[in-house]
Amino acid sequence: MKIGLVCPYSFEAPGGVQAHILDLSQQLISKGHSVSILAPGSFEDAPEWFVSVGEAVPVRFNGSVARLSFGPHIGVRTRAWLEDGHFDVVHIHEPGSPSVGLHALMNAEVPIVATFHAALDRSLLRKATSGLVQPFFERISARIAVSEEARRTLMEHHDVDAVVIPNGIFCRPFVTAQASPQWGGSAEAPTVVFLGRLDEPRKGLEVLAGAIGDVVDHIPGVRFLIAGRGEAQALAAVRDQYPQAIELLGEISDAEKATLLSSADVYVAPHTGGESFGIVLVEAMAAGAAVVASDIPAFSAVLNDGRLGRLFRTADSSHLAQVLVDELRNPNEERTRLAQEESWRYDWSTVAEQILAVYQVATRTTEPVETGTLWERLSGRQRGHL
Ligand SMILES: Nc1nc2c(ncn2[C@@H]2O[C@H](COP(=O)(O)OP(=O)(O)O[C@H]3O[C@H](CO)[C@@H](O)[C@H](O)[C@@H]3O)[C@@H](O)[C@H]2O)c(=O)[nH]1
Repeated sequence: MKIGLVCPYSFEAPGGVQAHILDLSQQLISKGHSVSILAPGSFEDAPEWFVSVGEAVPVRFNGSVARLSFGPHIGVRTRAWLEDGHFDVVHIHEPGSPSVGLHALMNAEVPIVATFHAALDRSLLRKATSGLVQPFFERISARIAVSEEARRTLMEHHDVDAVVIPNGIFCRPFVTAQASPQWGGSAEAPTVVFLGRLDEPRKGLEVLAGAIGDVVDHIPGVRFLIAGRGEAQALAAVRDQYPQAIELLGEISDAEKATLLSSADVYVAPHTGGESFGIVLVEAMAAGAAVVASDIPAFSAVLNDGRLGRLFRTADSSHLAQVLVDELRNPNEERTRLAQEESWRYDWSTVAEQILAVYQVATRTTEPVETGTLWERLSGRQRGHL
């Protein structure tokens, strides 16, 4: 099958959606399909099937900064990519974002599959989705949501349903990674890992900062290994107080990530909301780390309501400290083993097959959409003006 994947977010600032698309492309190619990715930005070691649509501009959105591309020149390049690609199916991620995906949605003349990643509240979504975007959703042949949270968002705000297919990971590198002495812990000096963008409030570093003192009081040798991009401003005060307990690792490579997670006694996810799935939790599960996470809906779902990891009350630092101390003192090895076993459900070998099944349905059942008519009917303008 010839598959065009469209990513709205720039690859200059990697994130969950970009990683999902890149991994999916690799898995599809390994199964003999032909794939091209169209996205803003560029990155070192980009594969030859990656096509940059041009520069992106940063836009503050959902507690994060999304780097998007939109405008007439992006429309021209998107149409050229669609024409050159001769795709059987075009798979657009977050088609409602004012970026390259919207251009693809308006212009593709082949069946369109869309994946919805976002878990948003009503007001944010209202801001994000102009009246212009909604009618183009009619052009989508099949919809995928990455979690029940993403599906709920789609149903509540766009009144359409989707099949849930989760984010994928390649489990093997995590399962087989060896713990390193540098990051490994012991009963007296266990290690707790945080991984994520440090300066993004919804990743919850501040909640973790509020728990560290209590945990150190109970387990003086504990080490918090903090990995990720950005300034760890939220940790400044607590680092002054407990310098021996906190190590900042900065951005780490994928191989280091697998080693770090497999070395950790606990992976902590103190996120405060806005997460649609929680891919990092699955990575930690696969690596064999015990997971302690806030009880936001997406994380409760991945952890099967606490059967695969421990949950604490979202944004409650003292409850987090309590749960962390309990987990570090009484590790539940059976639960961690079960979580590692369950992580295979999210392996790309399974997830990509589910996505391919959707492509097959979309390509068999879709009536070709007459191009341009919807746009022209709605706006009275000719295609090509966006
Ligand atoms: N190597 C490395 N990887 C990192 C680093 N920081 C984050 N990552 C990886 O980046 C990916 C994205 O993780 P997040 O930063 O937590 O997610 P996000 O971009 O906010 O992603 C959103 O979309 C995902 C896909 O639908 C969702 O799973 C996630 O919950 C969230 O809604 C994960 O694979 C994570 O391990 C780092 O310093 N180094």
